Amino acid sequence: MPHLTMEYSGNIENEVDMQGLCVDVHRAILSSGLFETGAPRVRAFRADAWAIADLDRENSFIDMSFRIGVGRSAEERKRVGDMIFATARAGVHHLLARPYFALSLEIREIDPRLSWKENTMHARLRNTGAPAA
Ligand SMILES: O=C(O)C/C(=C\C=C(/O)C(=O)O)C(=O)O
Repeated sequence: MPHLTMEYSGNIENEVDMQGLCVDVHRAILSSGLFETGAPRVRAFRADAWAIADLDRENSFIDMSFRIGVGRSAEERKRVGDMIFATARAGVHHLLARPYFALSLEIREIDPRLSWKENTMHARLRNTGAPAA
């Protein structure tokens, strides 16, 4: 599964629609054309404790980690990373306008020798050609 995990400081939970951001990022992942419809899993986790930069309590962050299977070229990984980051930037433009916020993304490849998976959604979605909701 391509896993996109967002961690965010709890002081922005009322400033960002995290569920909406998850859906927007999910759409960006699928629109890259690099992943099957049944593959992406996007979720967000609130950090209840944090210490950022100069420790100003207004400081906040969203850090995204995207774990994907091997097989995509560096150009393809760069392309989908650019799409995800641009989507996230749009969702937090108001935070990026203030000097208290950090947004980040890292893509890592999953070692296929050390990865186990079973996904019942592929069989349902492969034959329908269903677009993402
Ligand atoms: O290969 C991987 O582990 C990640 C991946 C797809 C995985 C599934 O579709 C799955 O677990 O059902 C990928 O496309 O990068």
